[in-house]
Amino acid sequence: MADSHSLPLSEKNCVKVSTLQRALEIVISSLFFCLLVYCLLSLTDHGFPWLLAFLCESWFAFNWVLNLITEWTPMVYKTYPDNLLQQVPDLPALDMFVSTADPVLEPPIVTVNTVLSLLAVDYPAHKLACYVSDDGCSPLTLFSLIEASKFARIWVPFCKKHDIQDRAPFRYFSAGESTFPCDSPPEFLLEWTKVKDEYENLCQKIEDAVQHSVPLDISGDYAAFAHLETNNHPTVIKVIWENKERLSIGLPHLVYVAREKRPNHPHHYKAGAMNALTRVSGVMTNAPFMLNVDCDMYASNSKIVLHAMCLFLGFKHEREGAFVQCPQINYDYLKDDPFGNSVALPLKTFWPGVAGIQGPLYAGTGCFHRRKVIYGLSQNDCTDHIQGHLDVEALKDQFGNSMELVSSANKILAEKIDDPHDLSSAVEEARKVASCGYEHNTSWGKKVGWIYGSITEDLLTGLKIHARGWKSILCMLDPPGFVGSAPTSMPVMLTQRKRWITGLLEILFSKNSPIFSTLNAKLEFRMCLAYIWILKWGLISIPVLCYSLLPAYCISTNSYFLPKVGEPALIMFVAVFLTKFLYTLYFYLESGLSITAWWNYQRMGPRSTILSTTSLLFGTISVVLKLLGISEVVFEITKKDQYCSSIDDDDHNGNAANAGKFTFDESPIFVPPTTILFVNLTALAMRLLGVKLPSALQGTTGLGELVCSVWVVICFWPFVRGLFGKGKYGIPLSTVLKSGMLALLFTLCCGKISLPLR
Ligand SMILES: O=c1ccn([C@@H]2O[C@H](COP(=O)(O)OP(=O)(O)O[C@H]3O[C@H](CO)[C@@H](O)[C@H](O)[C@H]3O)[C@@H](O)[C@H]2O)c(=O)[nH]1
Ligand SMILES: [Mn+2]
Repeated sequence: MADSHSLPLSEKNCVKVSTLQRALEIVISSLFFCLLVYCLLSLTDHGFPWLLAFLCESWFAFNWVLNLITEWTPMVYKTYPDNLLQQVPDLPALDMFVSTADPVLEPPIVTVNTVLSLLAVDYPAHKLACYVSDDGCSPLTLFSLIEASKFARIWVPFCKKHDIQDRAPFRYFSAGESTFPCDSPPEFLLEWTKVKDEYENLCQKIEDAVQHSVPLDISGDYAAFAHLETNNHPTVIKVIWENKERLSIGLPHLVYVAREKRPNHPHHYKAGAMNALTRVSGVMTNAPFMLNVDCDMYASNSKIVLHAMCLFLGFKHEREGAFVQCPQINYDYLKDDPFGNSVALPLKTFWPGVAGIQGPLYAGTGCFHRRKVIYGLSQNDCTDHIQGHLDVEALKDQFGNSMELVSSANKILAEKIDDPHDLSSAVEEARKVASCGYEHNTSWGKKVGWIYGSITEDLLTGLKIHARGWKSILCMLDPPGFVGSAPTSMPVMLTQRKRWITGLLEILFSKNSPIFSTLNAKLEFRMCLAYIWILKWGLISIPVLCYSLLPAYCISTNSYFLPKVGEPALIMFVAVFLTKFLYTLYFYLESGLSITAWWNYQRMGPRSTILSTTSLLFGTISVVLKLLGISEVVFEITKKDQYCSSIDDDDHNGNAANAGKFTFDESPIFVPPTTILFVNLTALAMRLLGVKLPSALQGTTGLGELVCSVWVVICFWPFVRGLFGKGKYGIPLSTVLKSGMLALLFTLCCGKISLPLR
């Protein structure tokens, strides 16, 4: 028999890329190159629209090249949890963080399911602690968690006994009896029914509390919440459950934390919440590893922690893994993914791609961290610290003036395991480190913890870790480690993307830009390009906006931006367009997805016309406003759908006809696409009716421009339907009027200024 100590915990392997994929990539790259050279050489023979088209194509080509560089050498990891269990009898401790911020936008039952799934993972319970950060400081959330911890006492043993895979009860019970093992004894059904009833009971209690039919008794557990405002309150910390006997088969600790908030004290949104939890857990359990998930992202692989530990412990050099990131995956896709939320493509290309460079980006959720890396350790400091050259005064400057926290950080940096504390006796100190003034004059948010300065704190924090020379590790499992919910309505989804774009551009145009990290620090050059590729995402809105107005402009003014039919150069334009389509189609079909899903991705995906002229454009504008000092950026929380095994959401499971239909609201975000649609419809109508603007030149618009204009209308088809839709399915009248005015203005301007053709 092989010596068990020689068996690997994990392996890193190259992914073989198919010849067809490589061939397509080479063809597209060559086409782009020829096209740009051709446009450049003939610039002087053509007019302004030609120049504009050339600039747009250059941006698309730049984007394409960065994309290829990012995805050129894909890698994946393989893990062996059984070997871990054999070789590491004393597994490392893990602190698990869940963040929630608003009991209305993030229904407590959602958070409860996430917490239950974490409490039930296959890992020794005395090595786990779960901390919930509640930025909403809501008694409802605390109440729900207290009730959930009671239910956990039957749920966790049930899951472990029957080796249930999906440990978020809503998910498990919604699958119904189909998940029963075929040889399940009759007792199982009885037990199942009992647990299900208990879960429904829990849902009901939470629902009643939400509906206020059960007034929360503002004494005892809830006294702290009396007369309290969400944005002006002291710290509230409750140890909901303590695994006092440290039983490996018991329940992990569960702690509720609402950090102190005061007006005029910036709280830094989620980054601030994570830093407060890092300190609170530091004085309570001080585990060397931390996991953080959003409130709607539950563990869907019961062995996820074991897999993550295989990745942390499985490599010879620690620098191989500052953090272990599971890709963001959603569970609630609508059929054929009408909003292009799909992660099918990134899972095949992006995630393995970055894993082959310096490692995956930190995506904010589903991520395991080494605490010492979060504490600011660089690769080269490692040895110093281990040799014990730690200066308590220097640590106080960085970590603040809680001696308990400083000594716990000292242990982490020196790699000493902290002895278990009695949680209740640590509450006082925890309250102190969660106060809003604690970070004043310390390194929190700058060098230590989650980094402040962008509302996509995740990407920034990961970037700073990579810049210190660390690598990170991708954890892609089947079933996935964690799954979360995707926005299921248009306005919510557009706002979320807008916020991402704003946050990403904030990083690109700041001193934290990856360019400086490559020049002055240890960010690898290709990794820098990969970061730039992501961070500049929003800027594509400008060429897309130009490109969707250009055909209409050309038609109205009788100018052109494409070669004429019959000119061989036109073939290049058409070929770039078509091969890029084929390229994504190839991935979709290879992943077994439908053509409709692919089309939806074209229409709504990350660089699609609709997304570019809405979220991406507004995100870019809000960053410009911020840079000019005109307005501040705020974190608008994404609304999560309510779920419960017994309550079915209409747009989700029931009324399929309306699922995925585009909905609109009064938001200005719908104005640009509606305007573009009107502009193109007007241009096409004028051409059909033979109406000419006074400035029109002599017959130069070709078939190409007309086809492009029709194409733009097809891309915006959901808006055409929105013009005739009723209620939330229709574009509001005010938006239609505003867009109509803007379109009129644009067309009139085309009539006045037709830019020189030569
Ligand atoms: O002041 C705040 C605001 C938000 N959150 C939490 O942050 C998480 C993410 O918020 P959500 O509205 O769901 O944003 P998403 O766009 O869905 O989140 C993605 O993008 C964020 C960065 O923009 C990352 O932080 C997330 O991990 C990532 O999933 C949620 O758990 C919130 O409760 C807070 O704790 N405090
Ligand atoms: Mn979210």
